[in-house]
Amino acid sequence: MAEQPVFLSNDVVARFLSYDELIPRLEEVLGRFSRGSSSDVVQPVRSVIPIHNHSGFLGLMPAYIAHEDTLCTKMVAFYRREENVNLPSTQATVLLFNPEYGNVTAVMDGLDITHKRTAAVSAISAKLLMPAQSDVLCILGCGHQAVSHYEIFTKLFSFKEVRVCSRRLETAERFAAGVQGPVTVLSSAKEAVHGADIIITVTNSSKPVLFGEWVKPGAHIVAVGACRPDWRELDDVLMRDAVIYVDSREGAAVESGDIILSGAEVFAELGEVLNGTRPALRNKTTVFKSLGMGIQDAVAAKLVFDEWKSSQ
Ligand SMILES: NC(=O)C1=CN([C@@H]2O[C@H](COP(=O)(O)OP(=O)(O)OC[C@H]3O[C@@H](n4cnc5c(N)ncnc54)[C@H](O)[C@@H]3O)[C@@H](O)[C@H]2O)C=CC1
Ligand SMILES: O=C(O)C1=NCCCC1
Repeated sequence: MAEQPVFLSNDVVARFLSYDELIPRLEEVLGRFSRGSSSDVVQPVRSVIPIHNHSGFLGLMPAYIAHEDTLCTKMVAFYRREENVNLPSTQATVLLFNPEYGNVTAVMDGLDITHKRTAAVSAISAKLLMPAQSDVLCILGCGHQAVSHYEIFTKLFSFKEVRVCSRRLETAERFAAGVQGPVTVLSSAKEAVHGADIIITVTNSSKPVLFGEWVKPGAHIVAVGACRPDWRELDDVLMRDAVIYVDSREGAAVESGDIILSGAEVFAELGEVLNGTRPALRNKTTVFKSLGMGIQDAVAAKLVFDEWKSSQ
């Protein structure tokens, strides 16, 4: 009879999930995904059901990675919260299976995985696409993803200035007080992005928060929010003028309002750049439109489980 699944709380997951180990695994799996062999990496586009009564949605994100025999699914609920509502915007659970028998080996809280793997993929895009001389980082939105993005971007790169701006000034000030390191808080998004070399949008907005006319030519934009087909973070001018990279073309065509509604063409997947089959056009204005993928959760969950198991 199969063993009972282990439950790993968010604290335990966080203890065993390090960016140093996560980043190379994400690079590898993104490259494999973009080689397009469905016998190696299987990942359908996320199934999403809206939770109309509560301004949220539930996403189901299964994935199978054959070469490392990882079978996993994440279930993630996201809610568009007002900042003064003291409820979490994201809840996530990851199930890791024994692929041979189909039983669940681990049930993990998926919050830390979601925060870290998203920020890590954004950092991979920056490594590939940000201008060679990048002095100013700007983060628009000061929620949970902003924290993990701040953490990894300031760990991997050295900026002369990090600016933040959120819908409410108090949120940005709270963010600045909570992170380890210097931050300039601005009350206007236009001022915050002025002259920035990298701009990360991590908002829950359904309307553009970043406009092409504000953006310094050659900047790299990492667009993490707007993960529904009718949500936007970036305006048409930016989407038209920039070179667009995505995590998954298939996912972007179904889920990204910025791509679908602007009619912008996708130039490449991040995995194609990692594989060397499409170029990294660092000298142009580039957008990495991130939506999140089940394979990213799967490699993170496998890493956590293996580390946890060897600690027992
Ligand atoms: N691409 C991916 O893999 C993932 C994307 N997401 C998306 O990332 C976004 C952020 O997620 P969380 O940080 O967890 O959400 P959150 O609810 O913790 O934070 C959202 C932040 O956006 C700010 N905001 C809203 N409108 C704004 C505006 N017009 N200008 C500036 N700031 C504004 C809010 O004030 C808040 O600080 C969400 O859209 C979420 O769906 C989340 C997980 C993974
Ligand atoms: O990939 C994820 O995880 C998510 N993406 C979009 C918003 C909810 C979580």
